[in-house]
Amino acid sequence: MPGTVLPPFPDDVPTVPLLIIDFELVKQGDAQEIDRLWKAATELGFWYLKNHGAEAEVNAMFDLSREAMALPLDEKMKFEQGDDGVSFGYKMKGGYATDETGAPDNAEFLNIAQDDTLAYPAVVHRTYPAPVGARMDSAVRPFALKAIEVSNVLLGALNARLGLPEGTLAAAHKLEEHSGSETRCIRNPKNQVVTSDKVALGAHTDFGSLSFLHNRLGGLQVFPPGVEEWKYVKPIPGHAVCNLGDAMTIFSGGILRSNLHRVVPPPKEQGTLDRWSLVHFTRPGYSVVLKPLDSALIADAVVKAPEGKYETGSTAGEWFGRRIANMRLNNRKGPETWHASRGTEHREVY
Ligand SMILES: O=C(O)CCC(=O)C(=O)O
Ligand SMILES: [Fe+2]
Repeated sequence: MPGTVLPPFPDDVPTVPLLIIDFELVKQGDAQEIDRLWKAATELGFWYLKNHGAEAEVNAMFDLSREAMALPLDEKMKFEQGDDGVSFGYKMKGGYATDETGAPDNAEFLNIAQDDTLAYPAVVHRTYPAPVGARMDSAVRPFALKAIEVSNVLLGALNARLGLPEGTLAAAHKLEEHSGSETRCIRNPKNQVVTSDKVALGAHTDFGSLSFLHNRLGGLQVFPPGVEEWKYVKPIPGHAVCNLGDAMTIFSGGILRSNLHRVVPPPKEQGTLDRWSLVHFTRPGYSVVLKPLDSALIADAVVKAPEGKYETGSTAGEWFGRRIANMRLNNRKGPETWHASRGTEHREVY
């Protein structure tokens, strides 16, 4: 937070060395930087993004987040996301399962739909706690617009490298079509007892296309392929963390990676503070069918994969709704409910 000195991220915990991608260079079409983005997107699906130009908007969102989360729980609960597979709104901590035993999560969310943000004061999906409207012009919309720009530039670069006709990924993410795209404010409460399996947010892959994430404290961990061990992502001031979600893995026939990640209490001294986190998720339009897109490179990857692996038979709206509804502990019947919430992370065939 501005003006707050945070305890340092410890130097004796295992971290994953993400590539640092320069947003401005990608935007200018720098071929070498786009090669590095491609390497990050295909090998791990996670990278740092510098020069994204959204720092002021991110700070304004953290201020909003503090104000909104400080409301009494019963006020926040008036905006709860509900059990129908809709993400938008407030999610109390303990609302989601983190594993097949039904262990509850420890993360409080406020999810603001991109559609509601762009249409405000008109309501597309739902309404939000009062601080969201009060800070719509100063924080919520400016942050979403920056995130949309980042997403357009990065998806545009990946579109070209996948050999797709220009505008193919853009057409799957048209702002005019309603989607599950959203901004998420997160609080993980301080001083959690750290045990080997105590997670704030269970292991998952993201549902959509691109996540633009801002962390001040550690706690995010990824499970890199071939390493098979959880590693922290060390927050770097001014750098976002970007990662790809399931939709991009499916669209690319598995060329692009949507990696497993989770959130645990911040390491060491950092665990004495509440952990605030902010994400913008770009997700395909609700009607977009999740299946491989049409390019020679993708066709080649699909031929090498088990038959039908990337034919989900789902639209993005259905995929998203299924995953959210089945994370909800209110909907839990048994381990099968958690399994039904899974995406590309735990399935051979989707
Ligand atoms: O809080 C974080 O660092 C990550 C959150 C996350 O993975 C998510 O909301 O999908
Ligand atoms: Fe995530």
